[in-house]
Formats: sequence, structure tokens, C-alpha cells
Amino acid sequence: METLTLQPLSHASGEVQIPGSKSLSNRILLLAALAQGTTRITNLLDSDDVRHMLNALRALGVDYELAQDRRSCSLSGLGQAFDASAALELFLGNAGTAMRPLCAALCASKGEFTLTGEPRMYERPIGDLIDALRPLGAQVEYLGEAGYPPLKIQAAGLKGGEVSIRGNISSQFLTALLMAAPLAEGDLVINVDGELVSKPYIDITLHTMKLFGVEVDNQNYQRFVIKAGQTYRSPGEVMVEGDASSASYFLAAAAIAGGTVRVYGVGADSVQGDKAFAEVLGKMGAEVSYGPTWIEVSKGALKGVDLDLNAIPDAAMTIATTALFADGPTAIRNVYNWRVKETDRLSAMATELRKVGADVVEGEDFIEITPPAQLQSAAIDTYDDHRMAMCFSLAAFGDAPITINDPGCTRKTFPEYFDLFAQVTR
Ligand SMILES: O=C(O)C1=C[C@@H](OP(=O)(O)O)[C@@H](O)[C@H](O)C1
Ligand SMILES: C=C(OP(=O)(O)O)C(=O)O
Repeated sequence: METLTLQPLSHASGEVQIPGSKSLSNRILLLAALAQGTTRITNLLDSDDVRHMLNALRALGVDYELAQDRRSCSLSGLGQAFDASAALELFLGNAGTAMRPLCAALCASKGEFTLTGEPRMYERPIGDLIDALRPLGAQVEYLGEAGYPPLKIQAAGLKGGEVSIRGNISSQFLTALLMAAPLAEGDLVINVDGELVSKPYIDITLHTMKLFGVEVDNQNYQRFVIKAGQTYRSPGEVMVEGDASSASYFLAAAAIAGGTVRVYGVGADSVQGDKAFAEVLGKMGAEVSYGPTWIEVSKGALKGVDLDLNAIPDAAMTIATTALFADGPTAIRNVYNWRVKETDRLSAMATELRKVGADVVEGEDFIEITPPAQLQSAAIDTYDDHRMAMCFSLAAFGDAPITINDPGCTRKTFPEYFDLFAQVTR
């Protein structure tokens, strides 16, 4: 296994151009494929999750040309749902933003599709989405455990109607249903059953659908109405915003170490909920300013916070390691679904924070972190979770070296992370 040892760091400053958003890249690619017309996409993310979407679209007969650096793409939309004459198997890695939305869009298409992925994908639930799709006519078979991929879809389109979907495990189920809705034969009414987690990701979905010409009547995130007769139409050119979750590591580095870091590509105008990460750093005591397309953070004396971070589950992981440098304990609450992401993130986070000396309470849906007087040197296991690798790079701001096991796992969303981190912390 590859490892990377970070010697103790004391400084972070500079400017970072943040690569494209995973959430936006995969939504834009899917809607561009379904839309009428050609879409020219710039600042596309080049990472495993996006490659899985691109490979699936190619197999589904979508024509596109990628630039050599894979960061811009010209894609000819089908102007309709997918239609495959031969049975297809699509491998989607561990990309939730590919598996869930493609599953719904394929149910609304024609053909026989088998959706596979990495072993961890087979432990990540999808049953709530399938339960919502079946009353609309979807024929889905679980090839392994019920409620989980791999799946076999015998697709013959979706009818309209009124359905309920549970939102307490992943917002991606609702996102998937929303994006497939215009492909259904009639009006679709979606009722959210119970709590909806990760709500800002629904805003990203509605924003992207609107960009492609589809209006959704959002009734307080509890009921969504999508009128039939709407078709996705290409807006022509689309630029993908920088990834707000990827920005969090650099902003946290500035808050911890001193100096000033400005990230470009994501700012006050961003549609991504994770732009609010910097506000959390502000509550911890950092100095924060926003421009339309940038965010800047400088050091303050950091104090612990006690916050519900359900709305920003990805960036919340960065708060967990930033908490190592606060004066006093930090609690991150209402993050049960950390358990069903790339790994069980509550358990992984607790285990690795203890290795550097923190005192940690792991609850069913929360984590409390009391920082040690001095961080200990440790080899951090990353559990094939890009965010474990990235957020533990911040532990190197203590006085002891930190080894990151399998740093290459950042390829899921941010292959060049450690190079950029080295530039900012040099
Ligand atoms: O829709 C999206 O793009 C995402 C939604 C979130 O997942 P959940 O809704 O499962 O929390 C987030 O953690 C994931 O990285 C991306
Ligand atoms: C949860 C994540 O990914 P996915 O899109 O696979 O759900 C993540 O990137 O932190």
C-alpha cells in the first residue's frame, strides 16, 4: 500500500483554483445527455466519480468529445430517454451521484440494464429509491442483497402519478427521482416521507434542472410537482463551479495555521450548500470573507462549536479534524448518514481521531471531539474514503508527523489534492 508522510506543518497561505464540483459535473452530464441539443461543458471535474458517469453515458450511446485534459466536453444530447437494443452492464464504482440518478433515469428508459459497482457500493442503500420507482412501473431486481446494488432493470418507461419517497438516508434518492421526472408519461407528484437530509443538494438538483429548461414546483421540500410535457433543452454552454467540499480543506488549513488562503471557483454566488463551511469556520473564530466566486479565510483563535451539520455532511468531516486545533470540545450532530457513505464515517472518524490523541465520543448520529494538548504522530487509515485522506492531512498542523495510508483514494473526487495541499502549506 502506498503511504504519504506529512512532516509537521506550520503555515498555509496562497490562492487555489478549486477543480469542478462533483455534484454539478455528474448532474450536468446526465441532463445534457437527456437534453435536446449540444452542451459545451467547461471546468468539468476529472475524477473517478465523473469517469464512471462518462463511461456509462458512452455505453448508453451518448456521443461526446472530451478535451485532452478531460476538463471540457462537448456532448450531443439524445433529446429523449435512453434506448438500448442490447442488454448493457454499467459499472459505476462507488459514485452515489452516478448510481442513484442513473438508476432512476434508466427506469424511465427502454432496455435491460445491470448496474454494478465496487464492493462498498453494494453496502450503500438504494431501497428507498426503488420503492418510489416501482409504483411508477419500474421493474428492478436486486441481484444481491435486497435494498442494495447490484441491480437489474427491465426498463419500459415510467408513468406519471403520485409517489412518496423517504428522505432520511440520502437526498440522492429524491434527486434521482426529480431528474427522471420529466421523462415520465404524465405529471409526477413526489411527497417526501419524513425528514429530508442533506437538503442543499436538492437545490443543486433543482438549479441544474432549471438550467436545462425544466421547472419544478417545490412546496417547502415536502412535495414536488413536475408537470408533464417538459423536455430537457441544452443551455448551450455550461461552466461547472469549483467544488465547495474540495475547497474546505484549504480554508481549514488557513484557519488552523495562519496566513490567508483564498479559494477561487466557489463563493457567495455558488449553488452548493457546502459554501456554508466557511461560516462554520467563522463560528469557530476564523476570519472569513466571501466574494461572488471566491472565499477567503485567515486565522483566528479557534474555539470548539456544537452544531447540527446535517446540511453539509461532506464538509462537516473537515470540521471534525479542524476541531483538533480548537480550544475546547466540538460536537457535530445529526450526521447519521455518515455511516452509509464511502465507509462508516462516524466509526472511521472516531478511530482515527483517537490515534492522534483526541478524546472522542461516537454517538449513533453525532461525534464529540476533545482535542489533545499535543497531537501524536500516527498512521491514518483512510478506508478507501477520499475525505478521510483529505481531512486528516490537516492533522499535520500539530507538532508530529502524520502518515496518510493510501493517499491515492482521493481519486474519487480530487486526484490532485495532495499536490495542491503541498503548494499551499509549503
Ligand atoms: O447529491 C449529491 O451530489 C450529494 C449528496 C450528498 O449525499 P446524501 O444526500 O446521501 O447525504 C453528499 O454527501 C454527496 O457527496 C453528494
Ligand atoms: C458521500 C460522497 O459521495 P457519493 O456521491 O458517492 O455519495 C462524498 O463524496 O463524500
